[in-house]
Order: sequence, then C-alpha cells, then structure tokens
Amino acid sequence: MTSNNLLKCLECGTRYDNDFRLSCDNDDSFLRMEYPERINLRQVNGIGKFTDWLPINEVLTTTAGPVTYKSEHLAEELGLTNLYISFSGYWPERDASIKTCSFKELEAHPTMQRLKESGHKAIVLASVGNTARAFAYVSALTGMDVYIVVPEFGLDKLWIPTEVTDSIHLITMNKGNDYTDAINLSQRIADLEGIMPEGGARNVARRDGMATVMLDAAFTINRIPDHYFQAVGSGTGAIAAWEASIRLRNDGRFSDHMPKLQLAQNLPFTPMVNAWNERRREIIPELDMPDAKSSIEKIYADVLSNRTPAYSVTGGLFDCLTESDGIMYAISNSEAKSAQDMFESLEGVDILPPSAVAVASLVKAVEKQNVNRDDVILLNIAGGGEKILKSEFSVSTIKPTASAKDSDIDLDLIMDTGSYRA
Ligand SMILES: Cc1ncc(COP(=O)(O)O)c(C=O)c1O
Repeated sequence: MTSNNLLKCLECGTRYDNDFRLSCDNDDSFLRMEYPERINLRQVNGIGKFTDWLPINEVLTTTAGPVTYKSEHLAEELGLTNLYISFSGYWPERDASIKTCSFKELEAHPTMQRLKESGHKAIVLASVGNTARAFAYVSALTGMDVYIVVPEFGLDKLWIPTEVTDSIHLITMNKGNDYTDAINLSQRIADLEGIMPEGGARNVARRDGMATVMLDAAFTINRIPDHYFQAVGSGTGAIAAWEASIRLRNDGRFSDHMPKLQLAQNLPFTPMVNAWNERRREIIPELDMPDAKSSIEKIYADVLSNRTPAYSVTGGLFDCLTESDGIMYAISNSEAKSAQDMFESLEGVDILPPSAVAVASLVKAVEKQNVNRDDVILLNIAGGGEKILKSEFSVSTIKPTASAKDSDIDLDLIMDTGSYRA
C-alpha cells in the first residue's frame, strides 16, 4: 500500500499517486510530495518522528536520525552567538546513532521503505562510498536486494556495522572510471525488469529523508535558521533543506522567513560554484569543470564529485539558490583540512572530509561578513564519528561480487541478468 499523499509536478502541476514514480510524464521537472500542512511528531526516536512528512506509511523503527545542538566552542572561536550544528553520524555522547556515519542513511531508510510499500524488491544505485554504505546497511537490515555500482576509489568506504548479507551486490568499476561512469552503468542495470533505479535527487524519499536535518533543527531551535551551510555533491541535501523550510514556513509555527543557502564545493572540482557565480542555470562542462576527471582525483572530499548534479532541473539547486539569494564557496584542500582540525579539537568528534569543507565555508563566510554575529546559523555536519564507531564496533568489509571495466560492459558479465529479464 502506498501513502495517501500525492506527488505534484513543479512545472505543470500534474498530480500522481505516490508509487515509486521518479518523473513527470509531461516534462523533466522534479516531483514534490504534498503533505498535511502541519507536522505532528510521532513519539519515536530517529527519523520515524517525521513520518507525517515522509513518503511512506509505516513508521520507521530505526534510531538513526540527525541531532541538532548549540555549539559553544566553535561558536566562540568564530565569534558567533547562535551557531547550531546538525550532526549526522555516530556520537553516543550526543545521542547520535547513525552507524554508517553520514546523512546518506537518512535517504536510505525511507527509500527502501518506499520501495517495499510500492511492491518492489530490488534497487540499483551508483555511489562514491557514503551512499553505498548506507544503502548496503539498510539492505542488510531489511533483506531487500541492493545493487551498488562504485568506482574503485570509493572501495575503502564500503564497510557496514553488521554482517554482510546476500542481498548486497557490489559491482566495482576499474581505475579510470569516476562517479558519473558509475551512474551510467547503474542506469543500464535499472533498465532490467525488476530492478528499480533509486533516482538520486528525483526520488522524493531521498530528498524528504535528508529534509529531516532541517526539521530536527527547526524543532530544536524553535524556528527556521537564517543560514544553512553544507558541502554539496549532487545537491540533494541542500534542495531537501530548502523544501523542508518551505513546509516549515507553511506550517506556521517556525517563523516565516527562509534560510540563506550557503553551500560549498572542493577545489579544483567546483562546477556548481562556477555556474552559480555567473548566475547561470546551465553547467557548461568546458567552462565549469575542465579536466573533470583529473580534478576529481585531486579533491580531498571525493564524495563531492558528481559531474551531473541536480542543479539545472526545475526545482533543483539553481532554483533553490535563486530563491534564497544563496552563496557558494570554493574550498581548497588545505582550507578543508585546517577547518577539520579546528572542528575536531573544538567540538570533540571526528568528521568526514565533506563536513570539513562545510566548516571551511563557514569560516570564509565569517571572514567575508556573509553572516552576522547573532544570526541563527545551521551548520550541517553531514558525516562524522567514524573513529568513535570503529573503536566500539567491529565492521564488515563488503566484497565486490563483480567488477566492470567501463559503463558499456555486457551486463551478463557482471550479474545474473536471467533473474531480472521479463
Ligand atoms: C558526508 C557528506 N556530506 C555531503 C555530501 C554531499 O551531499 P549531496 O550529494 O546531497 O549534495 C555527501 C555526499 O555523499 C556526503 O557523504
């Protein structure tokens, strides 16, 4: 049974039932879920709390969810009086219990539940690591089949905090292939009968799962923040934060102003920063990401390496940045690393490289006076606590079931296609 809420096309307004639909029949725009105007929190821990604004019926039982707290030490260092941190990861001291250590688990739980409620059993996705880990873990918990395509450089991130199950099928791509090659191969696998594409930013379960970062913050702070900081790769998390703010404003209890999106990418791979700085809706590869593959090899936060982000599409990041009068920052590896050291020593928890990029962008924003001292700021630390987790739990490495030389490979060579042909 699918949820009673409807999906609505942002371009033409056509409404659809909420099955696992990812696109409109008439145009290329995003679909967005229509939920009750006011959200009532369910009395559970984790993101199940926000079920009213998730595209699923059953209340998720996972304790995984974002945690929002007011920073003291980093705030003092930066001279800020209202800095709030949203932490997605593992940090028992703060009741943060995402054991795959990134906000990608916020996408994975509702997506797999939406898949199940729509009557499907298998899903395919491309990832550079953190998303793969999150979906593999949820597959191990639910038994739902997941096909994961990962470029070789993402392999070290492929562990889960439980036993690996037969439901996890990992396909690696040989050296020389990047995230976009993995996306291309996963799209071919998704054409097989019986395997659903996870849909990336087009999947409302992914966006609305990530949106819980903003929801949790609004319930903790009692208002919508003035600024939202995050490092972006596909743009999904930031779009989700924007959509959550629209819903919170319409709810009426959290003030009626919207946050300014302040987003960052890692130099030298900064296609969205380059396009946005010229207020261009289109990303022009020759201008905005020349030598993309070699640039991607140089970035510290390698998960921020999507060559086809959700930027130009109606409802995508360009629209959100435009509506919020947003700012984008290009952060160097050394800026990210020193921001990481500063955060870890002041706040007392290890963070992942993309979160370091987000911290560095906040440092820059303070320097450039893009925030005022007393503004209410939400800094999304979208991944962290891996060191703490690994000191407390043993993790299992996921072994590849196949490897692909490129995205055109014969699918029979990498998977049992027989079970998925009509
Ligand atoms: C920890 C972390 N932060 C930020 C990002 C970028 O998020 P998005 O792809 O939603 O833009 C990722 C992507 O994998 C991530 O793992």
